[in-house]
Amino acid sequence: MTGGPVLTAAQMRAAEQAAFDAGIDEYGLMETAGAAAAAIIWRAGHKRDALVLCGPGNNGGDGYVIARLLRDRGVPVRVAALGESCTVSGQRARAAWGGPVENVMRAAPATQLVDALFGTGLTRGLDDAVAARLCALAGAAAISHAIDLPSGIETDSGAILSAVPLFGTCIALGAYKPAHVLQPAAGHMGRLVLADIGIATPATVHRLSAPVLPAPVAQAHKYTRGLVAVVAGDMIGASCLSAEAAARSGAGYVRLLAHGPVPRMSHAIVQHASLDFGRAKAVLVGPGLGRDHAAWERLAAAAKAGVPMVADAGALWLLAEKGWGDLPSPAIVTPHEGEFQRLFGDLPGSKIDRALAAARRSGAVVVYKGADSVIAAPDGRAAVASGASPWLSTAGTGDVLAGLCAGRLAVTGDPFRAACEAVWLHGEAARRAGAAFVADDLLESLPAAIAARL
Ligand SMILES: NC(=O)C1=CN([C@@H]2O[C@H](COP(=O)(O)OP(=O)(O)OC[C@H]3O[C@@H](n4cnc5c(N)ncnc54)[C@H](OP(=O)(O)O)[C@@H]3O)[C@@H](O)[C@H]2O)[C@@H](O)CC1
Ligand SMILES: [K+]
Repeated sequence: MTGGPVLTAAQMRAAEQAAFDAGIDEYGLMETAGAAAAAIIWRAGHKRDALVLCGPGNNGGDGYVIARLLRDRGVPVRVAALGESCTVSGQRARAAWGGPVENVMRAAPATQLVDALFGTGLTRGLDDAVAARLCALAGAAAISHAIDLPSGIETDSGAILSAVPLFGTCIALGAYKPAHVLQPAAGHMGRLVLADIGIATPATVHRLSAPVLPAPVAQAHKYTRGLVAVVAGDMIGASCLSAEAAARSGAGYVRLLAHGPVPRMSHAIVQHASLDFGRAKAVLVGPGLGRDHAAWERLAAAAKAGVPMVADAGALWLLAEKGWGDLPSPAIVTPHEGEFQRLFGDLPGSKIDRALAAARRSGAVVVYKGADSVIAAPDGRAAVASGASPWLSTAGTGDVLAGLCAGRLAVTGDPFRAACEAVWLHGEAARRAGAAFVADDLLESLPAAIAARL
């Protein structure tokens, strides 16, 4: 369910320091990191000529190691630097390279470009001329690799501090950093590869990976597989999308609590005019709910039922207006950027920090949606889903996600796991749906997305 670790710059430094304290040699770690990156570059480019750009810190040190190891494999390599190395390991790596070092501003392009100017030690944007030169050299190369991070990106927030080209591949060293999974930085890395550098990287934040979904047991019936109650409102289309998604999430039974009969809906979804939460393992409130007094009464009734809840859309608007008092535990809330701001205000830090603070404050699992969705739990765990299809930015996809969250919550009873599974299935359904789909099309893709993870 959760993939590679995501560490901030300070956490990565602490992990490195722990390795040094345990006896790992600092220069040896740079050699390991450089060798891991060189192997990835070699697989992509073989003997195509390469230009390695080296900065003044340890990211530059990695660059000198990479250049030397590619040269050892017979690659025609040139190195260009931004001045001298100012770390002990970087100086040692440069000495071991031993070849000529050109000036970055005057170096000619090559078929392969390796950016080892700055990594986690970047403290400000690159000078305009250097950033422009980096963009020109990357643009002229057929193959481009960023070592640890593209230079010009803020490690912990994913902010772009100076002009950054689109790199074919970014090689994350030892662990992902927030910038690898958060926008806008993540959009500058065509492919992201995690290189093992042989040190422990304990983390509570991970990149979201494909879940393993158990099939129903032989004795399963519709109630053991989980009943989802979907509280409908006046905008019935949104409620229906959610109910249909819940019905295709692996849950056993979906009950739509709607005022009147709803035409053109799966016959398997049972319609009730009253707010009947009996035997429900999860209740979804929000999609199509509206914001009026009647909507508030329906939300309050659902909260009072004491059933694990997913709150989305109209329910989030009402919670922002009237406070968190009525939210049952466990709960999942699924705000997009605007809803998040309205619910939690201007929180400091990266999107991961903000999601975690919101989860702590609300006591709910927060699915902070976007091109980089962050799923955060009150206990400090988080998973980041990057690389979602941009075609998901269309009406109704949030209703589908909310239905999936409720369905997986009914199946698993675990709100963090359910939210992670739902976000992954939603992204996978979009990938399978291709381009220019509508939210309804995601429903068609869901059974296959689930089947692929059994
Ligand atoms: N620790 C280890 O053993 C391992 C580390 N590893 C590698 O080390 C990387 C981190 O190395 P690092 O901490 O030396 O930082 P790095 O990104 O090279 O830059 C720092 C230098 O740049 C300077 N500077 C900053 N911004 C600037 C700007 N805009 N324009 C100009 N200068 C600027 C800053 O100086 P400042 O002026 O801020 O004092 C400082 O001199 C990490 O990403 C990974 O690749 C791996 O090999 C595994 C083993
Ligand atoms: K770099």
